[in-house]
Amino acid sequence: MNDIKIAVLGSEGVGKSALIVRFLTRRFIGEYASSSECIYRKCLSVDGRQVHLELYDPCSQACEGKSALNDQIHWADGFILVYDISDRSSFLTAKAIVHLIRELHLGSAKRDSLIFLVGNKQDLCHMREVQREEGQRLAAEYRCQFYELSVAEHYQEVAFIFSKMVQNASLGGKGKERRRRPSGSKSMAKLINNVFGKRRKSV
Ligand SMILES: Nc1nc2c(ncn2[C@@H]2O[C@H](COP(=O)(O)OP(=O)(O)OP(=O)(O)O)[C@@H](O)[C@H]2O)c(=O)[nH]1
Repeated sequence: MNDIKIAVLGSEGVGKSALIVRFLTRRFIGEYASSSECIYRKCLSVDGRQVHLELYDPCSQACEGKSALNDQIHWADGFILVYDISDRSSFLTAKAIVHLIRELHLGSAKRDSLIFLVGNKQDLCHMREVQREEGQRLAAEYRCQFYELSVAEHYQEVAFIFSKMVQNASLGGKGKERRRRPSGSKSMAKLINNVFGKRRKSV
């Protein structure tokens, strides 16, 4: 079975958990308990082959600092870098992360097809601080694929992004060494706990 590890990275509150939860459950839920980082697992069938997908969702508060980020970058095969189109500082964070990924030049992470830049919260376009063209330019500069969407409103786009990433990773992803995971892993039960958990966030 192929193992594919994807880290979903970005500033606090950009919608990383929402993106993962939307992909795994098809549902958008406005509140998440995310006081700890976690890894979600899912088995998929891609072109008749079984793929074991691991999705890393960091807790922004607990994972600040370059060394935590380095660990995450070492661990992952592919990256989904999320920013919030209504928050310019989150765009600058995404830029710093993609720069670091490129700087570290690690294994398959070098492959252009395995870094996606995602501008989330397109439904908040009346509060837009980052133009679509800026996202496109950043993606072109760092040779990533670019998407803009609303996790709240666009399930199909969310599903497309993950299936594209899995497809790209499984095309060239064989013979990788085992890497230490950045931290704890969680099951669907934990996911449900997170979704219906404690921390309240505003939309
Ligand atoms: N309007 C709108 N709100 C969204 C969207 N996606 C996520 N949110 C909201 O943004 C807030 C933060 O979402 P999270 O998924 O917890 O963000 P995160 O990046 O995981 O945050 P940390 O766990 O703190 O790093 C929540 O209130 C979500 O409901 C979206 O597409 N549109």
